[in-house]
Amino acid sequence: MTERLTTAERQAALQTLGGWRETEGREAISRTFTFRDFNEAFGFMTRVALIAEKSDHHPEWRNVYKTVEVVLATHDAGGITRRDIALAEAMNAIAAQLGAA
Ligand SMILES: C[C@H](O)[C@H](O)[C@H]1CNC2=NC(N)=NC(=O)C2=N1
Repeated sequence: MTERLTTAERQAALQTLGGWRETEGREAISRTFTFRDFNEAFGFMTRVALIAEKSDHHPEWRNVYKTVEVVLATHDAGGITRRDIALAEAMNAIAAQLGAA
């Protein structure tokens, strides 16, 4: 199992991860992505889903029209691990390709 990051490691990782913050009330990281329309938001989710399934690491997320709210944590570890940071980076890259805010 992957290890939880220390507080210092978490803070360092978040500084290089644009748009992500610590989730209130639990050890997790969050970001809300805003796309041009539903089609783009759902396209983002589809691409991310393929990566998530391949790496067996899955987001908690909620889609409303053109926004996607994401929470990442490693349930098995009870907190934030490198796997969450890696998925967050992949999400940022895909969102940037699609022109998300
Ligand atoms: C059995 C299966 O490998 C586990 O439940 C995986 C699946 N996807 C997962 N995704 C996330 N985000 N955290 C986990 O701990 C996790 N565990």
